[in-house]
Amino acid sequence: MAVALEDLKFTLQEVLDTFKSCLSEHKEVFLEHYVAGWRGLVKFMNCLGSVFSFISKDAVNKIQILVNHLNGENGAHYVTIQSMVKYELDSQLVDLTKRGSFPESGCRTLLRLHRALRWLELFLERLRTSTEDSNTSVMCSEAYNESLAQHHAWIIRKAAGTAFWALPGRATFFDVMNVGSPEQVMAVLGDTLPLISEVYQVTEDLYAQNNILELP
Ligand SMILES: CCCCCCCCCCCCC/C=C/[C@@H](O)[C@H](COP(=O)(O)O)NC(=O)CCCCCCCCCCCCCCC
Repeated sequence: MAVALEDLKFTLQEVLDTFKSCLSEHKEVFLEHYVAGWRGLVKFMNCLGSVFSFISKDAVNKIQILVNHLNGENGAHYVTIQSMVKYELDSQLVDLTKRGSFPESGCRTLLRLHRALRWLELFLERLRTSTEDSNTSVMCSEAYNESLAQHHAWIIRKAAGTAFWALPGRATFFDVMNVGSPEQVMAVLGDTLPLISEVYQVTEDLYAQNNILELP
């Protein structure tokens, strides 16, 4: 069966739209859309080349854990991140201080993606304000060092740092985003960033209130 090219093609607009539908009017985050947003980002990363596959494998693995919760018998508790956190904490389904019985809790799994979302926010902000001769590898590693790196062991930081040097330049990056001219990319980034930041902040506040920002 022929696979339609459109299905494989990433577009930044699509990611924008999923992050837009993430937040309910009461500022709850729908897990289904959050996960869909991540799927789109992984699709983008896969277009950049196989050096990134160790990163996308980990992201896919975490996305799958969350999807399994969503589709599982307790799926109703996983509709929003808020209901997930309440359910898992109330039912003591989360390892709070050291890894043990619940290596696949929704709370710890989502926390890893949440931290990566901060990297994305910082990276996209750099891209948005970049100029033609800006270096994507530098922007990417600066964003990484300010965020995710603080949660990663030395060996992961080393591997990530090496992968960043294989990033394509700004022009190719914009092409892969598939939204049109550089000016249009900048405009879409300008629209996307506040949405990603809001989803990030709502999640960050929820995790802070529940004291689960350092889950093992
Ligand atoms: C575009 C270039 C992509 C650069 C991606 C930057 C993030 C670098 C992350 C390196 C992670 C290495 C893989 C291993 C990670 C895990 O050790 C670690 C901890 O998990 P554990 O507690 O279960 O052990 N996992 C994590 O921190 C989660 C990492 C998830 C990374 C997802 C990155 C997706 C990036 C999507 C790029 C999209 C760019 C979009 C531009 C429009």
